[in-house]
Amino acid sequence: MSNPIFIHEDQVKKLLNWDSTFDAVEAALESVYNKRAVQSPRTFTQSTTSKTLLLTMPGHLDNERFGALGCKLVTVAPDNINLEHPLPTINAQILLFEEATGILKAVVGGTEITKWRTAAASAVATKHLKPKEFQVLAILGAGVQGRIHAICFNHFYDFKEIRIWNHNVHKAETLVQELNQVYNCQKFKCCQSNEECVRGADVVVTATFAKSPIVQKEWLKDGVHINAVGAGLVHHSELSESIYQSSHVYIDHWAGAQTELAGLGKLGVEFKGEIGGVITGDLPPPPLDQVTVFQSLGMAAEDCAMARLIYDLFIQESNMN
Ligand SMILES: NC(=O)C1=CN([C@@H]2O[C@H](COP(=O)(O)OP(=O)(O)OC[C@H]3O[C@@H](n4cnc5c(N)ncnc54)[C@H](O)[C@@H]3O)[C@@H](O)[C@H]2O)C=CC1
Ligand SMILES: O=C([O-])C1=[NH+]CCC1
Repeated sequence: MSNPIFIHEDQVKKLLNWDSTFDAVEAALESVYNKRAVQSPRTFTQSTTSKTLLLTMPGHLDNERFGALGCKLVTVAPDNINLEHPLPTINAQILLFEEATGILKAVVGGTEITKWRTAAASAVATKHLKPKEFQVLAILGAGVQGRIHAICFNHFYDFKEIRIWNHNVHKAETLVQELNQVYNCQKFKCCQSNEECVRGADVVVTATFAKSPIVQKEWLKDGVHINAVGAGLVHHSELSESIYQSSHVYIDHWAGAQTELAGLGKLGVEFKGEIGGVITGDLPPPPLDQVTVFQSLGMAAEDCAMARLIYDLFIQESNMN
């Protein structure tokens, strides 16, 4: 019996690319809708001696290119950014198993994968819910997810302006400076307020730990698309209730939404469906002038698909050397 392979974060980083990530995440969302993926409900274990939360996310995906049986272990420790030497707040590993024998075949660093697949899920949802050209992107939150969403959406779209706001403005300023330098442009702009950031934007991304709404309905342009990615145990705290009540809201998976978004159900919010249904064409895309929300929870199927992608690329590269 061979030992499992360890694919460390720095190796994962080198193997990741946007186009394959998009394909893997799109396949995962579609497979969940088509019932070609199994995702047992994720568990949440709260440490009693710290704010750290441990999630276990088991999943299986039946797909020729991205199929896998795996389990992501991911911790959320929001105070990590306040350490003298800050650490990422979200850290993960993905266990990948041989499907026939159940033997552990690899442990794949999951922190970069979580970053990339989450931004790619927003890009996939945006493409399918609003298939049109955009001018202005607003990103609320300049942390790990805010940064990777800026990079991902800059890769897939030709935004004229990408605005970034953070409740600690200095963080947004630093990120804007970095991105303008990397891409040798001036399209990344720092906003002093969340309202300034959102007004007039065509696409909005929220990626914070905000416990109360940071986006209000009256700031939204007609037809705006919102990717609501962040918040803590309550996933839907970043947008005001009236946004959810008046928009076309889509989710990544029903099973997760029924438990983790039960609070929205109590507000009378009816989900239009899973993004996978729009991808397959079973659900029509919403009218372009309506406000749409992709409420992202994150899925084990996405992590499995990504771990398989990275595993295959790693083996391919090892065989070449
Ligand atoms: N839907 C999904 O699949 C995933 C969701 N997430 C969620 O995305 C969010 C961001 O994660 P990361 O970027 O990795 O974390 P991070 O710690 O790197 O960034 C969080 C940002 O939120 C800001 N923030 C903190 N408290 C705030 C508040 N009360 N109001 C406004 N802003 C506040 C911080 O200044 C920071 O810039 C988290 O809520 C996390 O749980 C993360 C990974 C996957
Ligand atoms: O899907 C995921 O990995 C996560 N969702 C919220 C925190 C981590």
